[in-house]
Amino acid sequence: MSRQVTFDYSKAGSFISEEEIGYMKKLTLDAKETLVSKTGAGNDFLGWIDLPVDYDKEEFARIKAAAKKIQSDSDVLLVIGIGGSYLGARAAIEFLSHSFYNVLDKSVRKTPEIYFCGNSISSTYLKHLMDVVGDRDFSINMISKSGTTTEPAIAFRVFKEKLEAKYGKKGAAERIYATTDKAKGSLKHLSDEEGYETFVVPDDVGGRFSVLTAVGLLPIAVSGADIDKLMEGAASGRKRALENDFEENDALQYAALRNILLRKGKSVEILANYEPAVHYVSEWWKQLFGESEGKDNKGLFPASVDLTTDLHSMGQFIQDGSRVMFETVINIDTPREELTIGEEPVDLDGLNYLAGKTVDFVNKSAMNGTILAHTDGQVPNFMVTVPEVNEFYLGELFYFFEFACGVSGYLLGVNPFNQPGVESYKKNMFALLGKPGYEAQREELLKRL
Ligand SMILES: O=P(O)(O)OC[C@H]1O[C@](O)(CO)[C@@H](O)[C@@H]1O
Repeated sequence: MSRQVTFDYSKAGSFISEEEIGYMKKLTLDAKETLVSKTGAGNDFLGWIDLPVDYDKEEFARIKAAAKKIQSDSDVLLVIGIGGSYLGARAAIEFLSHSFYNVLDKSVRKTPEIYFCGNSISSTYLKHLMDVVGDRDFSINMISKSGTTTEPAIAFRVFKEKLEAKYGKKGAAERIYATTDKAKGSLKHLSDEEGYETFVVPDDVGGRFSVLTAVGLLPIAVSGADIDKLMEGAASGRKRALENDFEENDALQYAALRNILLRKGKSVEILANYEPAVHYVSEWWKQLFGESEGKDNKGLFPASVDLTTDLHSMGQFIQDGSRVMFETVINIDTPREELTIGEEPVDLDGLNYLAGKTVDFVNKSAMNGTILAHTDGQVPNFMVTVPEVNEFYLGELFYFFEFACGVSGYLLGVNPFNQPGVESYKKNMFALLGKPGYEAQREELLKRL
């Protein structure tokens, strides 16, 4: 069999019986049917299912052309967005690029530095980012499906002003790329007014499922990654998720097994990685599952750790604290780079027993030892193996998690495609800011502060 992203639950065997999997299999196949027949809750947000094989080819070509232009006329690209309009692009760029992408010499990197903003409301962060941009050439990719989200809107105002001061209104307009709804929202209206090039977040694709639309693809392409290969990988993941029987269907098995553990009291899933480049894939995954499943007082709490780093902090809790969690390890089978440990004539640091071994051999030994220790500590372990770091396997990985998430949400009995809970903080913030229309809530909240 060719190499592919795989799911393995053999280390969770003592926590889950084959009989239980058999019971859950039927429910999982029903949930899959609800998803693919588009008969479940949230069925107007299922455009992501076919995206890898059914996307706007004309827009795809425009994305590549825009990426080329940004590469040729900008030292820096600012990617403005939050949540689903941020995390997919960052996950992909950090996963696929050099670990120190932004500080590599331009003659080596050959693509613009890429910075993300509009994902917090920190004046310090924005001011410091301005310092980094300096008076260099830059472009902006403003991403917001609704076009009204406060965090990115503020960052956009700040950097649009800087861009217009540098290039004039017309010159700035040629450096602003807006990814938003095809027709509505203030970002779309502003773009039409000012003549920005626009890209579309399809109506039927929610933010957290949008990495394979222009939302993710434009910044990813600017970084120099191959977006054709990313889509090919996603298409391979889609084929496997849609066509394989349960026994060979990794996405369905993952959905089924995490729900078995949830029903047995494991209410936290920790996504663990042993490569720093995977950190933002975990952040993307947390939004995917957190917003999709955490509702109606239900859901697994999605957490993440970077290992072995966090073994020296959170490792204690995972090994020995309250027994509420299971762990899913993302294992990068072949690392991008390899280093062999040298031998020293005098073994003062006591490391000569590792001489001739690779650093990845040590990393994998740490991983395998940790899995056994955690399993012994009553933390069931799943493993998702990514054969190597490239666009194709990342596409497969994205699709694997997205499909599993849709199925898992239906297994849980929630609408995986809405996020009503996100509105609460916004209402309070708008009231406290004095936004017109929120006067009554403002009075109430001020009394409570
Ligand atoms: O793309 P938008 O509309 O700015 O939304 C960004 C993010 O904000 C949320 O709507 C939550 O506030 C997320 O679901 C979404 O990914």
